[in-house]
Amino acid sequence: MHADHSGRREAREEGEKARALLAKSRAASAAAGGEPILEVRDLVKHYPLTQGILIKKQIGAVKAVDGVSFDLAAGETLGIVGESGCGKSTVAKMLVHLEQPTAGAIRYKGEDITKLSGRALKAVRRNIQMVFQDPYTSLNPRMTVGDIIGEPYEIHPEVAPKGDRRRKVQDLLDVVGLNPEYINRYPHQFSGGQRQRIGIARGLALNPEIIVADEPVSALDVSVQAQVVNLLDRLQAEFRLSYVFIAHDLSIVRHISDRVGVMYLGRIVEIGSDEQIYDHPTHPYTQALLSAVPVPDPTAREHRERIILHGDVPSPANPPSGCRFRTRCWKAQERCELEVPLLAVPAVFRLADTPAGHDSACHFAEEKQVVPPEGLLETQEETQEETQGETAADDGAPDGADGRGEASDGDDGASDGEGGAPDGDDEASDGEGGAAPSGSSRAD
Ligand SMILES: Nc1ncnc2c1ncn2[C@@H]1O[C@H](COP(=O)(O)OP(=O)(O)OP(=O)(O)O)[C@@H](O)[C@H]1O
Repeated sequence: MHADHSGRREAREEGEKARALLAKSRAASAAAGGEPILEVRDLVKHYPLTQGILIKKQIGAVKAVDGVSFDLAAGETLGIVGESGCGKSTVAKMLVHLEQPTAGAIRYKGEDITKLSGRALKAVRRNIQMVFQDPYTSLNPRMTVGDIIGEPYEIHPEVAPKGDRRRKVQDLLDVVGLNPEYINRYPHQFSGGQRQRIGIARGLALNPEIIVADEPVSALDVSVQAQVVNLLDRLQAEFRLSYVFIAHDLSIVRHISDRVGVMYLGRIVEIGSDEQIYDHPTHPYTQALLSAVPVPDPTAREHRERIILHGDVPSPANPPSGCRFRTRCWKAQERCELEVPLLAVPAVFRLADTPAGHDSACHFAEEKQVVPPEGLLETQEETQEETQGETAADDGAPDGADGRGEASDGDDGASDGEGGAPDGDDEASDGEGGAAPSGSSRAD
């Protein structure tokens, strides 16, 4: 019980420390007045739908992503949230060049990387790396951890000459809070949280500037999620990383993001700072998503309005005309059917100095506070933790503040990673390697 309680406290303290560091590095970055590191403009990905066996005829297209634009500042975290199938992973794959866009631009430091090829593309890809969702299937069970993390160096030998690789990989293990002596172990000898640390170490191998994390904690136990999020926070501060953090869990996104974009059927429908989106949402879809976020406090829960959306998400092969959300929206009127709402500050808020004045693609945008403000939620969580710490029986949750606390002998029975794991070079960063971050400091 007490171990669990102090584990949570340590995790929280670690998170606070990382956030303080981060705030410092962001202040420095803001003072430098930098351009966005990444500018995404009107990004489109349509997958053709074909018919016929011998002669394939295109009969339509799945509009997985249909005009997505956003900026990412250096050192910033942009969260992207939305229901399954709304196009989040497709955006992520285009950012790291695992998918070629149908149209649109992805500008990295001003240069459109969708137009690059050969050496120029290879050089840029080093700087934008991906961390995948499922640590159980994204690591090759037949490769040692050292080979998995060091694999990117095969493609970028200039980053780490052969004689240097073992040390670099050990540095990386250390950086993500794993014992460098585990270098010869296999993925099945690690727990889920530790495997995700391995995935993160691999993502860092190239010393990238941007990490695209696609649901990096969704497959993990709740008790381990906070540790991995804290690790990402700390690494961001330490290496001045910028993150695109994709998730369907709004509470996790709030914890880590500076800004949040909400996606629906291939488009961003609302985007703003975490405060704007969570405390002053103006798009009905965001409000509906927020109304479904669990609220721990029963009193707050009673006062929270639940918005139940009717019907299913329409098919991205045949999205509704005008506003794509209109078929499920309680405010929809004729205009919504005829006119595509632009993602911009709604006219009603343009002249007012209000947090509701952020980009929202709704003809009838209006502010609605759906969940209690963050301050209130945090107080509630703390109170709840205090109470649990005093009264609950020890549930034995592996809740140490660092990765080493969690199944440290690497033999915790997380053996299911063996089954069905692909051949390891599946999607994981596409074999792109990179320099190990030089300064090494442990999570603990
Ligand atoms: N290779 C493909 N061919 C055809 N359709 C695809 C392909 N990849 C994705 N899609 C479709 O594109 C849409 C968006 O998929 P995507 O995986 O990007 O959504 P998502 O928001 O990440 O969902 P999830 O959280 O379930 O992964 C879905 O309708 C999906 O079926």
